Amino acid sequence: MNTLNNNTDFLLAIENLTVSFDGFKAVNDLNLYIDENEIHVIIGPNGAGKTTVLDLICGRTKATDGSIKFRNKELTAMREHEIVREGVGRKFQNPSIYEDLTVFENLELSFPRGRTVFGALTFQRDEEVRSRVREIAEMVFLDTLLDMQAALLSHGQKQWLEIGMLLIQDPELLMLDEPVAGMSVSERKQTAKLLNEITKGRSVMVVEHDMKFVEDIAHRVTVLHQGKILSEGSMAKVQADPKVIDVYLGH
Ligand SMILES: Nc1ncnc2c1ncn2[C@@H]1O[C@H](COP(=O)(O)OP(=O)(O)OP(=O)(O)O)[C@@H](O)[C@H]1O
Repeated sequence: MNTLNNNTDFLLAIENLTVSFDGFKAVNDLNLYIDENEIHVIIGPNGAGKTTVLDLICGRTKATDGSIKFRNKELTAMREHEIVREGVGRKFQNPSIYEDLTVFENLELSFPRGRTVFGALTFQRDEEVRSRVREIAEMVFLDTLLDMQAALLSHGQKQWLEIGMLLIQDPELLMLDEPVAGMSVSERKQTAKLLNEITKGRSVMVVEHDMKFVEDIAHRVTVLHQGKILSEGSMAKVQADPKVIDVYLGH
């Protein structure tokens, strides 16, 4: 097979990726590359295929054709939990936290050691876990709320908690679907700060509609339209691209 780039240079290399739903190609022969330590944002009008790309990477949707290589390992043949184990974390649009547990307990449950059956049985709340929980809680601005029941957090704080629950598993690639939807302006700013902080040592892929936020975080932007790349590059470059302006103005 022809490769367009040398795959090994990238954390994630998507090539010729297609998914067809009853003949409709939601993602159509896509090539997309994610660098180490990169914040890569995917934008595009409704129905462009953004969420479907994340679904394909995390194994929730199976590709009709093409390849997704993560550290040169093919993900399209793997099951969802195997992909998580490879180091790919995914946050969906709605936070899936345990509302009746505290912030501390939510983070503690997500600590990798607690995930296997044997780990869960012998699990001790030792100092290693506690200090990791505190470290992550501080990163996601929840260090003073460790004992609060998650149900009582604001919408933005719930989003941060879920990001924290992913971070504690230390994924090399973190995928976030509309992380600032429904957030206040100050929460949005804090989330931008958080994402800039967590890319030290990992890559982040974000699907987002909020252009101000995209401007604040993106190292590189890919604009999708009808399952294909319309434009790619810095935010300034894609914003000035007449093709992008056309699509957003609905011509
Ligand atoms: N499982 C599925 N079965 C059939 N069609 C699907 C499926 N998943 C997505 N689609 C279709 O694929 C297209 C792309 O959807 P997707 O959710 O990826 O778009 P999006 O760019 O994330 O849009 P939005 O910004 O509205 O979330 C849409 O037309 C959608 O209806």
